[in-house]
Amino acid sequence: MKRIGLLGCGAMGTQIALAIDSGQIPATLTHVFDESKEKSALLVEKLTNKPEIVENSHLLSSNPVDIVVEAASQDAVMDVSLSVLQNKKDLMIMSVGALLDESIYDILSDACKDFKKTIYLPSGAIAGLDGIKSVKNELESLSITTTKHPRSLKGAKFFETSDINLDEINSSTVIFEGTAKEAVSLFPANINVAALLSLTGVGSEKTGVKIVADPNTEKNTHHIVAEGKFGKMTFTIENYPDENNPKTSRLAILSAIETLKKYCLNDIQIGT
Ligand SMILES: NC(=O)C1=CN([C@@H]2O[C@H](COP(=O)(O)OP(=O)(O)OC[C@H]3O[C@@H](n4cnc5c(N)ncnc54)[C@H](O)[C@@H]3O)[C@@H](O)[C@H]2O)C=CC1
Ligand SMILES: O=C([O-])CC(=O)C(=O)O
Repeated sequence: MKRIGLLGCGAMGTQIALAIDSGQIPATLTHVFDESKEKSALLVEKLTNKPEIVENSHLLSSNPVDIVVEAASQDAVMDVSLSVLQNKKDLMIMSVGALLDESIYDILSDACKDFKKTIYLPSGAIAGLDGIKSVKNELESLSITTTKHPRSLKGAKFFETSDINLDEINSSTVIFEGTAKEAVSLFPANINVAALLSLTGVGSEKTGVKIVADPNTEKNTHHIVAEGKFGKMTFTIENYPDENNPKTSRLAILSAIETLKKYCLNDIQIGT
């Protein structure tokens, strides 16, 4: 049975932990960490098989786990990823935006090879990455338009320097248009999907991102358009947000659970 260390005990981390506890993911959750002691204690309280709460994030991978699962923040990814690989553990990352920093991406990619370990990036809140991966060398344009309710965009760094007041938006409004690289640093908890898309396709400077605040939607919708010599692909994913964190879509959590199931099982694997 694989042993899992969990970094981040929020909306996603809690659902992942419950999926392990119920046997849906055939693994043991042995260690957890959250910078909020309250969050980690609350999570452990919900579990039948209680993991140990470690004192800092680096202690997850110095313990005998097979994989560390990050469901915390881009800062957490920057802080622990290299040491997880150096401790010869696999890593699953949900705050994928951190990898758009090229020096971090290169260091981690080299470390995977040096320490013979793997970093898993689930498809998260989008679909279609299998197709985009296959046409990667023929892509001429790639873009994503993300539409969320204003409450799901609150707290983003973007608003520190923008005149836009989310509380005053009363119809569907484009609040950001730029590259994936700009988007993930301005909306770190909202647009990790753009990072995934650009890492799969044409890179973060050439992947276009539009973010729309729509007070009349209850969904987190991602509309992806990819065009090139191969033809055209469009994907629209209309996600319901998680009930505990409106920024995060239910699909992102299910995708994390499915990726971990695949990691833990020796079985027939479907899809690219
Ligand atoms: N790849 C994808 O498609 C998606 C990725 N995400 C990302 O996944 C991550 C988890 O999402 P949620 O659980 O919904 O967020 P959340 O905000 O509900 O939970 C995050 C937890 O991590 C903890 N945390 C944050 N920084 C930390 C650090 N440096 N060290 C230790 N703990 C830390 C927080 O205290 C919080 O309890 C977020 O970064 C989110 O942006 C979310 C949705 C889709
Ligand atoms: O869950 C979503 O719809 C997308 C999201 O928050 C992210 O990519 O960071």
